[in-house]
Amino acid sequence: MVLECRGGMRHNRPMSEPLSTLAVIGGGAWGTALAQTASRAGRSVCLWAREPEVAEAITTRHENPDFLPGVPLEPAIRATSDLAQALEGAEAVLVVCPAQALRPVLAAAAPHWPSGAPMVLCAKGVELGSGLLMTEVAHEVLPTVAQAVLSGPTFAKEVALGRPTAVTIAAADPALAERLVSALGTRTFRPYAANDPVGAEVGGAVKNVLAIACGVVEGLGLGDNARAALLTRGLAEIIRLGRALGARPETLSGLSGLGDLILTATSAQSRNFSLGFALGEGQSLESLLSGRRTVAEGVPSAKAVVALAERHGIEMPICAAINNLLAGAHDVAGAMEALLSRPLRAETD
Ligand SMILES: NC(=O)c1ccc[n+]([C@@H]2O[C@H](COP(=O)([O-])OP(=O)(O)OC[C@H]3O[C@@H](n4cnc5c(N)ncnc54)[C@H](O)[C@@H]3O)[C@@H](O)[C@H]2O)c1
Ligand SMILES: O=P(O)(O)OC[C@H](O)CO
Repeated sequence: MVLECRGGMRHNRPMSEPLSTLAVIGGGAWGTALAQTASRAGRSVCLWAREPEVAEAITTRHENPDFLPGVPLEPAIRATSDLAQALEGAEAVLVVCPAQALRPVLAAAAPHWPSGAPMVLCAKGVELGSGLLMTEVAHEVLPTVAQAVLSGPTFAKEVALGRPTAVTIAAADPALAERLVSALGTRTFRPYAANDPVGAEVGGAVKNVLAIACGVVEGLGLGDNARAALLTRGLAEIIRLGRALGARPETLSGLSGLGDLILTATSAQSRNFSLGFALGEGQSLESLLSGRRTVAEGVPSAKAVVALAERHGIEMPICAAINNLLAGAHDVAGAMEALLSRPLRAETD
C-alpha cells in the first residue's frame, strides 16, 4: 500500500506567518503523541515512521499499536515510511527519533529538507562517542537549519490523551520559539517559550540517568528519604553540568530540568525509572534490554554524560555510579557503596 503525505507546495513563509504544515520524524510514542497534539492544534501533520506497518496503522486505523497502544489517534494525521514524502511541504520539522539515532536520521533527511523549515529537537540524550548534545549533532549535519528544543515533563500517553501538560520550547531566536508555541499550543498542551536551548536539553538528558538511579533505590526498598536525597543531589548534578555548558540556572530549575526530573524519577510510567527499579530488584541489564523495542535513553546517555562531565572537570557521582552499574563495573550493592562512602562535605560545594 502506498501511503502519501502531501503538505502542499514547497515554499518559504515569512517568519511572522503561522506554521500550518508540520512533519514529525519518528513514529515512537513521543512522535505519535506530538503528531496528535499538533493535529488537535489545527496543524496539518505528516509523520515519518521507520516501520512501514506503523505508518500504515496510523494512516488507516488511526492507532499506533506498536508504540502507543490504546490511544485513538486523530484521523487527520497522515503517516509514511518515506522520509521525502514526510518532509515535502513542511514548514517546521519535529525530530523525535531516539538520541543515538539522531545523526543517521538527519543525514537521511538532509537531501529532502524543506527549504527554510526550522527543526524542533525532541529527543532527550547525549550522543555516545562525541558527547554532543542534540543541538550540536543537528548543527553538524544540517548547519544552516534553525533550531528549537522541545522538552519537559511529558509522558507521551498523557499528552496523546489530551491531559494537561506544560513544556518548554527553547530557541536562540525568540521569534521562532513564539511561532512554535502558537503552532503547538492548545488549552491542555501548554508550551512556555524560552531562549536557552542548551539548558532545556541538559535537563532532559541527565534526568533519564537520575531516573534510573531513583528506580534502583526504590527497587532496593531504601525508602523515601533516599529518593528525596537523590532527587535533590541529582538536580545539583544537572545544574553543575548545565552551568559548565553555558545553560542558565533558571532553565535547569524549570519544566525541562526540575520538572522533568520530578516526573521521570518518581513514576513507574517512566521507562528509565522502571528499568532502574528492575535492576534494584536484582534483574540483569541484559535481560531487561534483550528484545526491547522501546527506548530507555538513560542507558546510552549515562556513559556520554559521565564522559562529558569528566571533560569539563565536573563531579557527577550519581550519574557515575549508574554508569558503572550499567557498564557492569559495579553491582547494585557496589554502586550504592560508591555513593554512601563519599566524604561528607558542604551542601553547596
Ligand atoms: N515516550 C515519552 O513519553 C517521551 C516523552 C518525551 C520525550 N521522549 C523522547 O523522545 C525520543 C523518542 O522516544 P519514544 O518514546 O518516542 O520512542 P519509543 O520507545 O516509543 O519507540 C522507539 C522509536 O525509536 C525508533 N528507532 C529505534 N531505533 C532506531 C534507529 N536506529 N533509527 C531510527 N529510529 C529508530 C523506533 O522506530 C521507534 O519509533 C527519546 O529521546 C525519548 O527520550 C519520549
Ligand atoms: O519513559 P521515560 O523514562 O523515557 O520518560 C519519558 C519522558 O521523557 C518524561 O518526560
